[in-house]
Amino acid sequence: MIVLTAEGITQSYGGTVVLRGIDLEVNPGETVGLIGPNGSGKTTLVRLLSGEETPDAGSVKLKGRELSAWSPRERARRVAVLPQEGLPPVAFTVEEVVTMGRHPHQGPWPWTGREDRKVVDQVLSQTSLERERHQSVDRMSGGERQRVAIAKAMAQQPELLILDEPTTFLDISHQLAILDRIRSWQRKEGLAVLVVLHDLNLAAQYCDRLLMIQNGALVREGTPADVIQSSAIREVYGVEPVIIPHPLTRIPQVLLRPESVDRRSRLSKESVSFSADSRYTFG
Ligand SMILES: Nc1ncnc2c1ncn2[C@@H]1O[C@H](COP(=O)(O)OP(=O)(O)OP(=O)(O)O)[C@@H](O)[C@H]1O
Repeated sequence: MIVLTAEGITQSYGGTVVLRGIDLEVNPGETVGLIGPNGSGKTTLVRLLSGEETPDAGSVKLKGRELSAWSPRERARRVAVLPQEGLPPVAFTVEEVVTMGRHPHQGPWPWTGREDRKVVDQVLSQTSLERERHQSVDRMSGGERQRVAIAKAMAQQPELLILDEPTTFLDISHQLAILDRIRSWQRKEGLAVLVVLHDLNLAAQYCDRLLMIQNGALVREGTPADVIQSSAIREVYGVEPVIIPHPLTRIPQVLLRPESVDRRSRLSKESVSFSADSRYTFG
């Protein structure tokens, strides 16, 4: 059964249309990547798909049933969300934070039972966090906190995992570690994954399907080979890329060169102003 279905999702803020008629599906065992420039509507879409906000028009269904018909608790048993801002540096231990992932499965009183403890122990072992279990999360680096956030989501045992730019502040080894961890979890449990990624090369390597958004509309959809094409990158991002197959995996990869931004095509649309030294700021 399809885990997540969205039809005709439309959203406006203050009279400005931010998303226009987005249709999508995410199936069990599938990783769908959402890509698109800054301000194209990815985070807004994630907020609507996770039930944090209700769209002005269109429907979002979780396992065939309107998202709004699920209680927050029922929904949390099936959907885990890692927001863009990640896990805050809270003064709880790793074990406490991972145990919080069990809340949707606990009774009206959130007692931690034997099953919860078993799941938390398993997750700490799978994520190599056993040694840090008593460490306070506020003393951890951004990369380590992201690992704890994934562990908390794993303890939640969802059927759908939604991630908004999970790799943005991570070095390349932590980027791969997080995405590898999700992939192995997914293969084991048949998890459906929807992930926003800015890095097109990681998106191509890790996603089965890509949805490319521009100005709130879905403009390309398909396998990485279908979507990661020079014409699409040029049109949507306004840069002139070189696309080559990865020498080992044959998956398309994007190479960039300096001064290849077509400032008229993309940046003017997004009110980006250039300063004298050519760095740009979004306004
Ligand atoms: N609550 C809100 N009120 C008003 N405007 C909003 C709100 N949320 C988003 N927007 C606007 O909607 C547009 C899309 O924003 P969104 O954050 O969804 O883009 P994005 O593709 O996730 O961007 P980025 O890649 O920079 O994170 C932007 O113009 C943003 O300013």
